Amino acid sequence: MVKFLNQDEAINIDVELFNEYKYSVDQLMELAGLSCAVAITKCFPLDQCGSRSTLICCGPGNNGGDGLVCARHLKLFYYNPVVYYPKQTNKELYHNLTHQCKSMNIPILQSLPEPGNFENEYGLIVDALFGFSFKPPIRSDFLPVIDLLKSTSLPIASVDIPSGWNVESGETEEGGIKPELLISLTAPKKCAQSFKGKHHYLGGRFVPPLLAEKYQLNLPKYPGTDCVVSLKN
Ligand SMILES: NC(=O)C1=CN([C@@H]2O[C@H](COP(=O)(O)OP(=O)(O)OC[C@H]3O[C@@H](n4cnc5c(N)ncnc54)[C@H](O)[C@@H]3O)[C@@H](O)[C@H]2O)[C@H](O)CC1
Ligand SMILES: [K+]
Repeated sequence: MVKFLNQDEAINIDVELFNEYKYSVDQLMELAGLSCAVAITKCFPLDQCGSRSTLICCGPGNNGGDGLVCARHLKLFYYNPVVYYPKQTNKELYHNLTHQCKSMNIPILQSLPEPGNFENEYGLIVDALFGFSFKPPIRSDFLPVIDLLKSTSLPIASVDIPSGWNVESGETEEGGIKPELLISLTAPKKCAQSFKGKHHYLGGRFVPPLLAEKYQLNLPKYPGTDCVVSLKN
């Protein structure tokens, strides 16, 4: 069985990819975001979304960066992404990613869409708020968006971790968001063991075999040249 990582292992693998294997964050984020967009096309095909938009909620870290990349690829797959990115990171990579989205006419919202017509306007929410570096409790500025994700009837696709869940123990006692799709990146984190949604995919097909061996990731075989593999059969 594939290994479920604890928080320190996830962070150490990330650091090793950058420091020992010399990948840049841009490289890995591009593949991570592409994997998310591809998994979304498999679980929420375009013809089922109709003309409704996809709301991509991006947080301040690299999980949010994956969301920005995912938005760009969804646009290229003919979806209609709209990005909600309230706390924009002041680094060149993030300036470039938001510039790329704007250049493709992807709207970037600073405030949450009004609840009124929300569920008619949107067909899907991508949760790219927090990933494996999340430390509970959720800070107050992110509570409104997490509340929206908890209360919505729209399906949610979570990038790497369902945001707000404890990275290792999963959903908190007071209940958390309930994504229909989880895209684990590199390897699933321990919280994914309690994931009950319909679809669980693994993406981020960039792990060098020696690194996978060192951490005994026991990754499943990706089919052909696909960048995602289903972990639920
Ligand atoms: N190796 C890989 O698999 C790769 C994964 N990628 C993605 O990167 C994230 C991890 O990114 P990181 O920047 O380390 O952190 P996060 O995005 O998880 O979040 C940090 C961000 O969030 C803030 N924060 C933390 N706790 C809270 C809280 N309780 N309330 C509010 N805000 C909080 C913190 O201040 C930071 O700003 C991984 O999950 C993947 O999605 C890479 O893209 C490629 C390599
Ligand atoms: K997330």
